[in-house]
Amino acid sequence: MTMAFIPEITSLHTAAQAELAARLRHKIDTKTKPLGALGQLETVALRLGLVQNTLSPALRDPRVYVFAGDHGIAHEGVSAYPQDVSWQMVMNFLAGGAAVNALARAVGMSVRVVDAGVNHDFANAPGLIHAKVAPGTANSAEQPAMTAAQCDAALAQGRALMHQAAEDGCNVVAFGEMGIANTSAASLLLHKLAGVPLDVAVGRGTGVDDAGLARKREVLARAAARTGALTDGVEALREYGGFEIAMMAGAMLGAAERRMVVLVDGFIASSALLAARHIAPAVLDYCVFAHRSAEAGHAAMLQAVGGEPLLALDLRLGEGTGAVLAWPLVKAAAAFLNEMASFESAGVAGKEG
Ligand SMILES: Cc1cc2ncn([C@H]3O[C@H](COP(=O)(O)O)[C@@H](O)[C@H]3O)c2cc1C
Ligand SMILES: O=C(O)c1cccnc1
Repeated sequence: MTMAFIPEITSLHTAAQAELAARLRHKIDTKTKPLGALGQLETVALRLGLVQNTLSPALRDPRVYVFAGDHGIAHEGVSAYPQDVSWQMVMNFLAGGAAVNALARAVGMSVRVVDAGVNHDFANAPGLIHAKVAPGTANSAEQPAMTAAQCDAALAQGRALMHQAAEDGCNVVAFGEMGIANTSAASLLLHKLAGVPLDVAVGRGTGVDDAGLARKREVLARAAARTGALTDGVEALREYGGFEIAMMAGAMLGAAERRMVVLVDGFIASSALLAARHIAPAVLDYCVFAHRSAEAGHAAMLQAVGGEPLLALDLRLGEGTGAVLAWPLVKAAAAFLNEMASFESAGVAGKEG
């Protein structure tokens, strides 16, 4: 399937990058600590250096973008909550009262909300970006969730948002989402693109009970049966994605094009990345995996994209909450790389032998 743009993402696995990686490794290893003692922070520091093509990364204007959209499949009763929660939560984000707002304030990130396709007309508001593709997707249990043109529009809008963010001077961005029934979309993407059985890919989302889970499985099996295996990320988004997921995928691609650090949130954000990586695998080089969600299927999703999460806090919320919580760790990784003394500069004796 074609799309409106071909992402131009620099792979960070080239020979030139291998040389920089070796220099970064040396810089990390000569800090005043036992070899490897900063664990996963060292992995993050290495990634930051590669993303920014420098030994001294500088992180600026950290933002979280919350993409919101509605889902036709919500009408099949696959969520524990009604569809109106999507637009009501958008209002809550704009008023600063949602979990992501409180956590973002706690760690010093700014929040932007993107209406990618919510079934509601929003007035202008500070922090709200109007990018509505349509007021909700079609029911993917019955038909493709969106048209090719809609999918293209969502991808292109997401990409444009990140190019604008880069122009603004932002170089680290967390992605979150809001959309009742979007765990269904994410499970279908995982099933179709990574071949993970539906039994493993489907979870309780907002907390459906046993009867609700049985119903969700039945609906998603029906949706999955509409198509064969899918290897094309755009096609998978068109068949099963939400507008917020497709726009987030475009944003992740756009952020990688502009060499921004991408903080990946939970189950749904990871499904956007899974689709993005089927469009341009190099997008993975720019990602820091924030956490492992408690949503069943996220472990399999992380495995599918090769992500090692920093945190495992039993979060199962979305909104970008996990990604926001990883920001202090990412900042800390840059701080140790930039600020710690080396054995030589501090006059500390290195490892014996
Ligand atoms: C009040 C409320 C706030 C949320 N914030 C994120 N989600 C999360 O739950 C939804 C996905 O779960 P499901 O597929 O079961 O509908 C998404 O909106 C996701 O962001 C929320 C859900 C609710 C109810
Ligand atoms: O991990 C997530 O992103 C998630 C899990 C459950 C419900 N909403 C989002």
